[in-house]
Amino acid sequence: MNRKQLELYFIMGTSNVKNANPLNVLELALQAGVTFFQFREKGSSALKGLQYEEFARECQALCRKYNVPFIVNDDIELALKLEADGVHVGQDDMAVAETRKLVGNKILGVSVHNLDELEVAIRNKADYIGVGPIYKTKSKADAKEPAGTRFLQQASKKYPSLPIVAIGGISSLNCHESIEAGADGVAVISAICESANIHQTVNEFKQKINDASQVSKR
Ligand SMILES: Cc1ncc(COP(=O)(O)OP(=O)(O)O)c(N)n1
Ligand SMILES: Cc1ncsc1CCOP(=O)(O)O
Ligand SMILES: [Mg+2]
Repeated sequence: MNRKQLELYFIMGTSNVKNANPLNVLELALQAGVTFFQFREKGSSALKGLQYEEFARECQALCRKYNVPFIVNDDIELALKLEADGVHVGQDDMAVAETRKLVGNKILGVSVHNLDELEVAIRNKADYIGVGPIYKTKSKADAKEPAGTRFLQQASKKYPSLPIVAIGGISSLNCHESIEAGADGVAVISAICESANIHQTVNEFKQKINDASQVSKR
């Protein structure tokens, strides 16, 4: 994995897509140029059992077609079964050390909110960290309070070569703030899932991220 691949990290599950087929949404996003994908099927209406697994396999096949890494959120067992490219765990999920042992050299992403969590992630060889929510989000019911870009800036200053992605309430209008604060990329759900024109939205993100990376604090 390289840092440039984190540029526009798309996250999706069926509950994030209102009036369209989630697989069509994913394919449009991949065609338009998202650079990383996380399968995040959770919440009260989430698919279960065989339907869950089948949907994950379909998302994975699309990611393969566009040569974009397929990351599984939370579910290490599914990631191993499908031979996913990686997993993403947060502070309420399987511990980072145990996850690293189970997934070997797959990509391991870890959500962190402070320096203590960050150092545990680094010790256990996280490949990238997710920092957020930067702004208010409607896509995660149990999200912490929005933290802005302060910790993001601190983390990127302290660990200049650590790949970092910012998440939470990020749109093409505010993404430059995270990049300027030192993130390599932004992770988004609603800005893409709810876009009326996914191609245009992805292009706007990529243009803004590219411009902002010229003035990044890194
Ligand atoms: C890239 C990225 N960053 C952060 C998260 C949040 O993970 P977590 O805190 O475990 O919350 P859930 O997504 O599992 O609800 C993420 N998924 N991806
Ligand atoms: C999974 C997650 N973790 C922190 S905020 C968030 C949700 C991001 O969704 P959106 O881009 O719609 O704010
Ligand atoms: Mg989690």
